[in-house]
Amino acid sequence: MATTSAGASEIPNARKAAETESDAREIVFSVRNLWKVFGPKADKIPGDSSVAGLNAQELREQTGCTAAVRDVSFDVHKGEVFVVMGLSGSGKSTLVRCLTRLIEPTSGNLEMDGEDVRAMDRGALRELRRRRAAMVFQHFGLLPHRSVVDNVAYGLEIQGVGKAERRVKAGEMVDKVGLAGLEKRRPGQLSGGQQQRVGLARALAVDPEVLLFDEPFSALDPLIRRDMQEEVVRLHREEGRTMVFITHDLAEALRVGDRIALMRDGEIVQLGTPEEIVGSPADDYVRDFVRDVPREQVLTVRRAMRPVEDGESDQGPALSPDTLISDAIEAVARSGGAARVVDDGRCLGIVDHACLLNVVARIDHPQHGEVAA
Ligand SMILES: Nc1ncnc2c1ncn2[C@@H]1O[C@H](COP(=O)(O)OP(=O)(O)OP(=O)(O)O)[C@@H](O)[C@H]1O
Repeated sequence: MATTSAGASEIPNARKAAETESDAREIVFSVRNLWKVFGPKADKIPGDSSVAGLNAQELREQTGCTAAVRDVSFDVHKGEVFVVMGLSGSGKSTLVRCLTRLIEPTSGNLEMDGEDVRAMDRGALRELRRRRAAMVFQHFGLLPHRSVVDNVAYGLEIQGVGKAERRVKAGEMVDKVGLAGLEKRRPGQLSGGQQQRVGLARALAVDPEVLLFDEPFSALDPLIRRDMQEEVVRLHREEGRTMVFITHDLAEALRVGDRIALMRDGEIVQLGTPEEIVGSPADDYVRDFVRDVPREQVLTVRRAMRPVEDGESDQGPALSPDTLISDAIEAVARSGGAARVVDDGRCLGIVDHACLLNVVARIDHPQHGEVAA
């Protein structure tokens, strides 16, 4: 059974990125039918219909191979936080490492900004990893004998940026991640969270188009972890930088993700916004995964509202369609009556005590929720 670490009351205001909105955005990474197979004659597996459909265990028994990534297709849109989530061994790290060919894909198409990543030569790949899609690892990879500011400047040094310029830039990044005053310390004199901030500042200093995070905060204690998640969300809001973020922690995925790809045995079992994953799980596996999530903190009134009846469209408090159920509960409780869901001056639906309770109690009435907007 899937276990998750989504704790009650752990999830603050959910993201409001609507799928339709992100679909219209520019595509940074485009991944189609990507496979990564480990084992003997790995390249034969994707095209062999007699084995490609086997489950993980059968494939291992019959061929000695592991399909860490199995026929995966998705786009990462410019400016989104794209989370890759799944239990240990589901293929998250392999998938994200394939994006910059730190692991060579076995087959499939892979483009960044329309460029074929699989066709890139060594020089282009180096450029890709250094400047275009920088990775922030769980183990920060800091240089122990260098100061904080010199660690942050390191990526710029590799790029051949002059000393004066890199000091200025590194200083700015140290401030940005909240480490001002600690510039001269060495990594050993910092807490785990502070070290992770140095790693983050180092990745930001090279100003990459995309930041790739591989379980960056899993070694941190919960409070510092929470701080770092907020830091990522803040940086993202301020800069709109595209981020791909691996985690096995559902609460973390819901907190930082605009969209989440949920992986199982190398496949993406569902790709959607936090609200879609929690509100419309694709199968029993996903349903089980999200079972303990406090729905009122992720779902919005879009899902709870019912059609407007005569005389209701101009009464009661007005809520935007992105209002979280938890906030709507407060509004309805305070007003004592139903609230209107209003977008652009138009009343889309009504939320009353009954529809809000239905969401919390996981009762799906077809007449409630998903009123055509
Ligand atoms: N070099 C390798 N050789 C053989 N099998 C591998 C190799 N690397 C990964 N695997 C297998 O591929 C599958 C996916 O591994 P991967 O590390 O991508 O999962 P993950 O979801 O990132 O796991 P975790 O959360 O534990 O890091 C696992 O079954 C793993 O054992």
